[in-house]
Amino acid sequence: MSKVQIEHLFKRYENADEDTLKDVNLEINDKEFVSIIGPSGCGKSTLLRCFAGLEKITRGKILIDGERFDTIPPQKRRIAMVFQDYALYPHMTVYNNMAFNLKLSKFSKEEIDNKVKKAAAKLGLSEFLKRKPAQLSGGQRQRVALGRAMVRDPKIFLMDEPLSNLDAKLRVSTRQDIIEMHRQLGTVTIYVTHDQAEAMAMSDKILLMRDGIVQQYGSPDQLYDQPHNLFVARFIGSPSMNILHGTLNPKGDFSVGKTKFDLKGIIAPELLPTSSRKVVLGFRPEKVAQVTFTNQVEETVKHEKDFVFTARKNLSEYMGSHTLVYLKMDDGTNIVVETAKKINDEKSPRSLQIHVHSQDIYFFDEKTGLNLSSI
Ligand SMILES: Nc1ncnc2c1ncn2[C@@H]1O[C@H](COP(=O)(O)OP(=O)(O)OP(=O)(O)O)[C@@H](O)[C@H]1O
Repeated sequence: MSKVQIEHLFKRYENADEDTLKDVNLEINDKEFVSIIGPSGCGKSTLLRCFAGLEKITRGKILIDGERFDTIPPQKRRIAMVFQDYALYPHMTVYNNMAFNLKLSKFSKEEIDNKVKKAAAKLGLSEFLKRKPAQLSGGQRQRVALGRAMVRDPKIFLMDEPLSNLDAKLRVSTRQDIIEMHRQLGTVTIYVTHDQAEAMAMSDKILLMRDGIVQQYGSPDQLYDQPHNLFVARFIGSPSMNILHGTLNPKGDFSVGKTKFDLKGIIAPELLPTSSRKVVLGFRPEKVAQVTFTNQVEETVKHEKDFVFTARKNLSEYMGSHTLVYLKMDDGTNIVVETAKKINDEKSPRSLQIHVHSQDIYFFDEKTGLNLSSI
């Protein structure tokens, strides 16, 4: 069992003017895989390093199964870390790299042999045990680093961008190795990445941070479907959520520049303001219900609760399974939509009508960025 709790954690580096981590609270259940994501400099590695004991926390607590963890010396924390640069010993064979910490911990030769061979078999490394790291590919080296972490039978795995030195194809296959390893071992894993798609694919839960402040902590579904604020909404998903800045009045008219949209029936009545208010309307490029050329009106099936608008096409990118269409609205707002249709950039008309179902529309307060549905 390993239940992790982080309570009101603050971290300020020496000589820094402000805290790098500001009141981080987090609960990780046994066997969970949690990713920490956020823009560069938001404090992802700092949080992981605090956990490992490589950095001292300034205030707050880390508990494991209810017991203080942050006061335990780093070498006694029973954690295993995997880094981006593998950190393998270049002069040692794969076998010795994996066996090194076990030797230090005075395991018997037989036990070491058993553990190393078992981990190597799990990670498909059995045939490489006599090689040195330089004789391996990047993906294989990272698997050795995973194996070295695995044999220690840690309570918790900490991984800091372990895939970022690998090319796109290897990233996907090594990602699967990590998921498989987590499935087999069921060890709590805290995984730092700047790649939201990676976090979405791998995690039970995602912690999204910005400037040292937790923006949202929840399952990938929760962050994607019910973002707490505009930052979360735009960070999760690729391409990013489209946004329209406008003014919403109590009758449900939403004005974007000179264009007025009637949102009655689209916006939930409880979200209508008592006086005009600036809001941001958002919808995801892949959640567009219909894309039609404006001269093909017969194709258009308007659902009563659709948000419908027309925009000029700038460019389309055919991706095989779908087309990404880049558009500009009258007020200059840039929009991108995804459609299963194949759109020929040259020959198709320049004006498109876009339909989005009301359930796929989000509203955020312009000032605070908060999702109006979750306030
Ligand atoms: N030893 C240190 N002393 C002072 N400030 C530091 C130290 N290490 C990191 N910082 C600062 O703390 C902030 C968070 O850094 P951190 O490395 O945790 O961010 P990150 O989210 O992991 O970034 P990246 O995605 O670029 O790796 C940054 O502003 C960084 O400059």
